[in-house]
Amino acid sequence: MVTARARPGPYPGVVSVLDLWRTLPAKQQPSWPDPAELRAAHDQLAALPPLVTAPEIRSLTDRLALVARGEAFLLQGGDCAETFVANTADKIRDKVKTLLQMAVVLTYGASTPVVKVARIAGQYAKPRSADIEASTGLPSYRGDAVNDIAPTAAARQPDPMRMVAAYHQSAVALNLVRAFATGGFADLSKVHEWNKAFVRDSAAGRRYEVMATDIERALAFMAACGIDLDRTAALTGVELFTSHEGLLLEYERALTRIEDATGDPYDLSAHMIWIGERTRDLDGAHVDLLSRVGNPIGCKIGPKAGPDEVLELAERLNPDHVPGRLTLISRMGAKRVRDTLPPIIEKVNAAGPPVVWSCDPMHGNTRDVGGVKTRHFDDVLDEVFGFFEVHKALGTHPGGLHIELTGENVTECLGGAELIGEDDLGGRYETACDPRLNTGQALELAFLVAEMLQNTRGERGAPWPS
Ligand SMILES: O=C[C@H](O)[C@H](O)COP(=O)(O)O
Ligand SMILES: C=C(OP(=O)(O)O)C(=O)O
Ligand SMILES: [Mn+2]
Repeated sequence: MVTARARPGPYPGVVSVLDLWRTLPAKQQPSWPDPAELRAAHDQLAALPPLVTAPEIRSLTDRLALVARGEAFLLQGGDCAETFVANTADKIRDKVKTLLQMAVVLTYGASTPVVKVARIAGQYAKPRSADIEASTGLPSYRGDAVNDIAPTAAARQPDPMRMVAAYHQSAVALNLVRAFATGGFADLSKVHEWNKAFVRDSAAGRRYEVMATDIERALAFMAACGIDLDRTAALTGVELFTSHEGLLLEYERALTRIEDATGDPYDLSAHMIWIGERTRDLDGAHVDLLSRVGNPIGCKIGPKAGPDEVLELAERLNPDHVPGRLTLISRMGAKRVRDTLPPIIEKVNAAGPPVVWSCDPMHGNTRDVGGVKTRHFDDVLDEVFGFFEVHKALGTHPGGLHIELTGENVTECLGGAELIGEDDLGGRYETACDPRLNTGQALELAFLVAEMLQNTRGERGAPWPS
């Protein structure tokens, strides 16, 4: 069966509407040197098995529908840019661990389920501000799926076979993530033990002793009621979904498959795909391709986006008004979020499809310190709090957070309880693109948001500050 979304249309040279994007302007695509090589990479990818399945994708849509209705919270996070060299067991484990620890704290703070979506197993392509890197005069690094970060002309040459390598790297990462999610690693009691260790052993954690003790009491209460924490399915193992920016159109197209059972197309490279701030043009190739797949789609919204444009985008990406289908991820910057976000929310909520409102407090708060990209923890926190304030004032649901983080003690973002200063940035600055919160900063953020939600709930008796 072929549905309307996948049915071939009357476009010259285009066999399927899934290829209509090929006739549209596509921003941020690499200058692939040889079309035949690109075609070969596409064809190899198209013949490989999918990384995820359509039923899993529909489960995520269902979970996000709960978020859209105000009954759950979304936590999305991971590296700015995954790299092949950092795709190791330890680093994957520590990233997943950090995300799960944050999720437990937020679940407690928000008293609602937290839908967990990792930027993992596919986050290998980067849009860039400049084609040429100012410091070297070389073509910019565009992610390991495109070129190599080493500062030589040969390394920076785009190679389409790197997309095939990225697929294989994603497959091995996903294999481990799935094992962690279901194999006993992620039991609630274990995650809580990690949080207790963070609170006990780090200066950053000590502030949160009260909340950690409250969570401990809640778990003890559950155990006293006869709930076996180590045997209850909902508490042993987690649902962890994957996501990445759908930037490289050939890659996303090659992994888009028609599901036999429904005849619907799904991009099976990840559960959730998002469109970046630089590629969300209404009539551009990215919006076209991703509007046709059945996955939950995210779309970044920066400070230049106006309410009318966002409404149109929301309609284009969720024409059937399916709850959970669209997540709008605002990344306004701490200074602007309180002014720019309200008119957008008002417009979309009044006339548009249901959306999950999520906050990316990273990309609007990047600054340059002596040629090093960084972000200050206080700005990140301020944008998150601004986002919650805006939703509280409008009576809408602050649905989620989208964070660039790592499970390691890197020194890429300033501030936090460890007071990382400008002089510390050289210590462990390891990101391939944007600065990430380290584990301590990420957990602190979760505890601070949870505290804020608890205080608000105490005052108002409602789960959300709305
Ligand atoms: O991750 C987001 C973008 O790819 C990144 O912020 C771009 O960075 P640049 O401005 O250094 O190119
Ligand atoms: C590229 C990114 O963000 P944005 O599109 O919001 O700049 C990102 O999330 O890494
Ligand atoms: Mn980034």
